[in-house]
Amino acid sequence: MALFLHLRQLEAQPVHISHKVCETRHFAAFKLTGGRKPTEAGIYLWLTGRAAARALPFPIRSKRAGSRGLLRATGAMSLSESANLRRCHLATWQDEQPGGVDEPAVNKNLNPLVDQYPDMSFLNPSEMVMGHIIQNSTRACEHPNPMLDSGCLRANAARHIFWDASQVKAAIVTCGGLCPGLNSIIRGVTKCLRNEYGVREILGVSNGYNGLSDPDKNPPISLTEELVRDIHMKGGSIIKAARGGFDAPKICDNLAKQGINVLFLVGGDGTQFAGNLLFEEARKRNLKVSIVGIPKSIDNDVVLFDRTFGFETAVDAASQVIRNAWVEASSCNRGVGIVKLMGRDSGFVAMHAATAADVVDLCMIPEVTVDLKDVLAHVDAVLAARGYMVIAVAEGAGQEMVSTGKKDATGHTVYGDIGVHLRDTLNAHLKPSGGRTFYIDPSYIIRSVPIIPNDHIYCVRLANDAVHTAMRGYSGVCVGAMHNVICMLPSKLMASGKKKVRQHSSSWQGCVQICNMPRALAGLSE
Ligand SMILES: Nc1ncnc2c1ncn2[C@@H]1O[C@H](COP(=O)(O)OP(=O)(O)O)[C@@H](O)[C@H]1O
Ligand SMILES: O=P(O)(O)OC[C@H]1O[C@](O)(COP(=O)(O)O)[C@@H](O)[C@@H]1O
Repeated sequence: MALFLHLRQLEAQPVHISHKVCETRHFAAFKLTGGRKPTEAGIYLWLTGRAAARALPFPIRSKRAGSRGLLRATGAMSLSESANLRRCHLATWQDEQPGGVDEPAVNKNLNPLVDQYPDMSFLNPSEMVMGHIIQNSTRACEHPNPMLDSGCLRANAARHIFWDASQVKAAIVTCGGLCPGLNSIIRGVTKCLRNEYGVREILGVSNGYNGLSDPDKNPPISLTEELVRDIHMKGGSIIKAARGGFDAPKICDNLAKQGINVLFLVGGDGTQFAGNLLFEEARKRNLKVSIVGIPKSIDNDVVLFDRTFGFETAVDAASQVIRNAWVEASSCNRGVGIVKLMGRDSGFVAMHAATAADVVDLCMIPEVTVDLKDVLAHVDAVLAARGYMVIAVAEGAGQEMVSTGKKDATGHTVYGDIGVHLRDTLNAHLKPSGGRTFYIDPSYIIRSVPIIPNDHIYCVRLANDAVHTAMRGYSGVCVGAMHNVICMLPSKLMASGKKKVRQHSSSWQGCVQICNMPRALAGLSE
């Protein structure tokens, strides 16, 4: 933020920040041209800390630095990606300069909520939530996200908004696989748009991106208050969730044709990656559409935000199934209950469900590589001590044991079935001593359950704040909780990877302790 202020001061003078020369975790260098004095032009360097100076690839000088102009170091921080929102607001999106948005200067419409609830407190449109809140962290070197260093903008209702609500035509689409809570999001977005902002035209786009690229083949439905009234009581998506069909130019043509100027994209990192491409296409055409993503992943593998909606429900359902497996295993001599859970690349569901059920002896996740002989040794040890045990395994775990070497039509690796492999291997291993497994694969059951009440609250918060964010004029952003405060982040950050369980997180270490897993299966030395 300090850098931002510094640059803004310079901007007030006839100095032009032509471009960012380079940026690392420790410093950012900007090229400045013009200036009142000849010495004001040149390359300016901002450091994030004094210690960082030691890491610089060239010496810092406080005076003229040869033909490159003035090289100057200050103690200020560079503005990180999280707060670079100028290009994500419809009033300033053609402006390439980094920085935040001066909302009071560009949002001129009074929020209709002001009339409806005059006593409500509206946020100061520059309220930020800091990305990192732990000081002196033992795991500071693991922070995956220096991009949050400048903080994240809160995504709540503001007194002044960009859009005139009477001119808004909105649409919502659900992409990817199912996840509990999709209907709560559809309902929340519809209700907030209708009841708080008075928006009358709200479309539910059917079949994911297919419905946006080809609305004739996949006609949208009109989302009325009556239609959405009770939909949070059931799982699934009333507008259908689907993969495929993404075509940014076609979608922009159709948005323009249908007059849709506010669009909500509900989907995982793939959906938000595509959403960012759509935002760039709209930006290129100057087609004013607020595109706001609401990240969805039953695996909870969306980066940066605290958690995804539906994840808590999935953990709740998965831990019930684990307890069923415990009933079977503990009612049988030398019984081993195995539950395979969703989690292709990230083991959050397995880790949290194992911790919540609190009857699991081995939790296997994709992030931790294990050796089959260590698994068998642990099974033998637990059975010898207690006579039964329970294993929770994420679908993406132990792939080195079951690798298929195949790719699907979209180039994704086809995973081997680790659950069936464990079942068959353990049955063969236990047969001579009279033991057996009880294998349960509840994947689609878990994905299709209705949302639990506490998770529904999260959906409603996300839906409301997605609407407020869109009405404030932002586009190419996603909303999600950061330290339990709903914020917005540029969508391209969501597409920067998948969130994984960190072996040295207190959550995984806690799970290892609760399951009493031996060192060889805990992955803590990795
Ligand atoms: N790299 C990409 N380029 C273009 N479209 C994509 C890309 N990744 C995903 N999409 C679109 O988003 C849809 C949902 O993405 P997918 O990865 O299947 O699920 P999720 O959003 O849950 O990660 C895809 O079916 C596709 O239409
Ligand atoms: O059977 P489908 O629909 O292809 O989906 C299965 C995959 O979707 C996932 O549930 C991921 O979904 P999310 O995008 O919600 O994280 C994986 O765990 C699973 O492998």
